[in-house]
Order: sequence, then structure tokens, then C-alpha cells
Amino acid sequence: MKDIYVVGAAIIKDNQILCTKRATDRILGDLWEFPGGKIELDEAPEAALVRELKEELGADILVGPAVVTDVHQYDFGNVHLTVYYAQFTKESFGLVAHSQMKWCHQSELNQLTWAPADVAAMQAIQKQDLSQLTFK
Ligand SMILES: Nc1nc2c([nH]c(=O)n2[C@H]2C[C@H](O)[C@@H](COP(=O)(O)OP(=O)(O)OP(=O)(O)O)O2)c(=O)[nH]1
Repeated sequence: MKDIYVVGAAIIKDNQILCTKRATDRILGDLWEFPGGKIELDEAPEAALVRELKEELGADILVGPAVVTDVHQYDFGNVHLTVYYAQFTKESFGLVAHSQMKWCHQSELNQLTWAPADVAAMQAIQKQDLSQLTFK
């Protein structure tokens, strides 16, 4: 089975988290995810996240601490997803790969239907004291 290394950003603003819905025609279409994408060969995960957020949303971000890494076995491969907390330095919401975006309070995150690999991160974020996070 193919291993696919992926990073996602849990962008925090005003105590809310940015959630994005994958476009219908993509793999895992219509499921909610953290914006991001595949890590390229020899690319650091944080650098991949910065690149993907620029490509997908047109945004600039600061990457904070990792939430969690989870491995999920899909029929197309094993996705190793690491989600990082992040903040916008340039806010932008170009929906290239997504059909919808939504700011959610921590307590609302479990109301969305997430890609299976994201559930562990989503649950960890629900328990995190967001005021304790630092970004550099
Ligand atoms: N970006 C992102 N991908 C996720 C998450 N959860 C999850 O299972 N995935 C999966 C979906 C994809 O199989 C893979 C990430 O690929 P991707 O979003 O860069 O793009 P893709 O395979 O749909 O398409 P492509 O751009 O490579 O053509 O990881 C998540 O939270 N964010």
C-alpha cells in the first residue's frame, strides 16, 4: 500500500478554527478537512504547509505546534496526516480545491463530517486551550 504524507493547517482566529470542505470532484469529495496537501520529496512539513496554503487559499501563515499525526488506511493508500496549528499573516480564501469554508468554535467541530484521517486531530483541537498556543 502506498504511503502518502500530508500536512493540514488548523488556522486559529478569534478563538475559531478554519474548516474547509473538499470539492465534490476530488478524492474524499465533500468531506471537511484542514487545508493543506501532500509533502513533496525532501520538503520539510512546515514548508509544505506554507506552500499549500499559498496555492490553495492564496494565504500566508505562521506555523505553530503540531496537533497530532494520524495514519489512516484508505483504499488509495495510507495517509499520514500531521495537522499543525497556524495563524494567518495574510488572510485569503481563494477556493481552488474547496467548495466551502467555515469558521467553527472548538465545540462545533464535531458537527462536521470530516475526512477519516482528520478525526483524531479534530478531537485533540476540541480539548486544547487555544490561548496557550504560540506562533513564530
Ligand atoms: N489537504 C488535506 N488532505 C487530507 C486531509 N485529510 C485527508 O485524509 N487528506 C487526504 C486527501 C488526499 O488523499 C491527501 C492530500 O492530497 P491533496 O489534498 O494534496 O490533493 P489530492 O490528492 O486531492 O489531489 P492532487 O492535488 O494531488 O491532485 O490527503 C486534510 O485534512 N487535508
